[in-house]
Amino acid sequence: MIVTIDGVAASGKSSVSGGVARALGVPYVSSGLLYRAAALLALEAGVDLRDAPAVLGLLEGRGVRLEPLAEGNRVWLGQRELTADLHSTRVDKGVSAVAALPDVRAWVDAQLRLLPEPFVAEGRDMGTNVFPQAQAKFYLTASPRVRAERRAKERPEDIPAIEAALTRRDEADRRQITPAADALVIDTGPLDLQGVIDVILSTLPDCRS
Ligand SMILES: Nc1ncnc2c1ncn2[C@@H]1O[C@H](COP(=O)(O)OP(=O)(O)OP(=O)(O)O)[C@@H](O)[C@H]1O
Ligand SMILES: Nc1ccn([C@H]2C[C@H](O)[C@@H](COP(=O)(O)O)O2)c(=O)n1
Repeated sequence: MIVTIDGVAASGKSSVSGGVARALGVPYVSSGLLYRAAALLALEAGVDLRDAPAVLGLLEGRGVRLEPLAEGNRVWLGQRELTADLHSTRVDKGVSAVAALPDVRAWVDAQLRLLPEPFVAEGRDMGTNVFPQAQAKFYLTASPRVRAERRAKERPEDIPAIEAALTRRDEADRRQITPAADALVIDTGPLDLQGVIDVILSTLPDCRS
């Protein structure tokens, strides 16, 4: 069983996926972390974020691995854990550039398709491109202001700066942020986190393990 939860930046994909996955008793898969790892490695190596062969070389040559767990995803570079470094402002700024590289997308997709079912997969194109065969698909939205207000509780920047950065990232990611035709689109603006999780779980009675 695969459930996909796609959506725009900071719409609640990982928090919601974690809640849904815990309720179902399965892991969740945070695909954006692999793009973030690609951006981090390129930034650390001083590689141009648009240089596909160089970025791909960093990913393939150095053993980047996603560990999907019900309680949270971890990313490893050999024995080094990258997870804590993946949500910095500089990675936020650079990640769309590496995510636009077709070779990097193909590498990420291949890693994801190797994962054993069942799981909840979250990202931008889980329901459209990576797992079109998923049993249930969801797409989360919220206005840039609502998303910025939520993010401001966990970042040092002020709300207008976060809102501007989110709007820029929506624009940069626009090719990947089309909901699957068979996805249920949920505006999370009026809902709290548990409210979104409950909407999803209420449509999944047959998928509970
Ligand atoms: N419905 C909600 N109500 C209130 N806060 C929420 C809701 N959904 C998510 N949040 C909060 O919004 C913030 C962003 O959520 P989260 O990190 O899950 O989003 P995301 O879509 O995975 O982000 P990114 O695209 O940057 O990876 C978190 O602080 C989370 O707790
Ligand atoms: N399936 C995916 C997942 C992520 N991306 C890109 C777009 C985002 O800017 C970046 C980071 O993702 P996030 O942590 O915000 O979910 O990765 C993508 O193109 N496709």
